Amino acid sequence: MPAYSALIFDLDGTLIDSAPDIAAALNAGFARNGWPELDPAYVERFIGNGPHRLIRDILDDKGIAHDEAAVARAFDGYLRAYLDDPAGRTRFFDHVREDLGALHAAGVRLGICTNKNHAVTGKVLSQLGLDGLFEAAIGADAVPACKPDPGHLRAVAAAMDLTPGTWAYVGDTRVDQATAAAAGVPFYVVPWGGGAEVAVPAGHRLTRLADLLQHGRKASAAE
Ligand SMILES: O=C(O)COP(=O)(O)O
Ligand SMILES: [Mg+2]
Repeated sequence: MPAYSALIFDLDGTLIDSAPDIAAALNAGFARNGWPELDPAYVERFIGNGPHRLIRDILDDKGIAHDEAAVARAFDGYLRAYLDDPAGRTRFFDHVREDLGALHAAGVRLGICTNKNHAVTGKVLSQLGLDGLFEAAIGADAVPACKPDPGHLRAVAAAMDLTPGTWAYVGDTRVDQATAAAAGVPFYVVPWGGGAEVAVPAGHRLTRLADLLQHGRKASAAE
């Protein structure tokens, strides 16, 4: 029997390497204002707080002067480009696809809590052939307050009708960790993406997602 009966996952940086598509969409939005083209490796460092923060954080980091109309124009260009080509350059991290299948086959119920735009999330999952694997997938703009607000994670758990104590959250950033802590839920970090920079208790750093078949109530009871 798997240790958790359900798992909720972060999406970008946890299940998929989407930085090239996020950067391409962002560049389409930035081009509308004549702002400079960005490298995916640079953009990757700012992913995890949703697209609105992504745009503002990069403008601040680069010291690009802007007004609200220009930010709105960039966001609109980003969203249109991303909805047009949601996953052309996106890849699963190693073993993720097979391990999600193994968790599902073992009867673990799966959900997604992501700061990605909600409509983009649906299109990405569908293009990657993940329709039907996740019972719920809720993006940042589909809740009153997104991660790190614990209400975002609780909304996914509520949509899946999960019982407290039977599930955990898996992510790649401190935002994910803070969200789980605020919700009072065990947190596991992936070893790829930004995961290496997140400090977690012993046993909570995964080597691959299939580890979660063994992790669980014993590890969380020891916290
Ligand atoms: O910030 C984003 O756009 C998405 O981030 P997440 O899937 O890691 O929550
Ligand atoms: Mg992430």
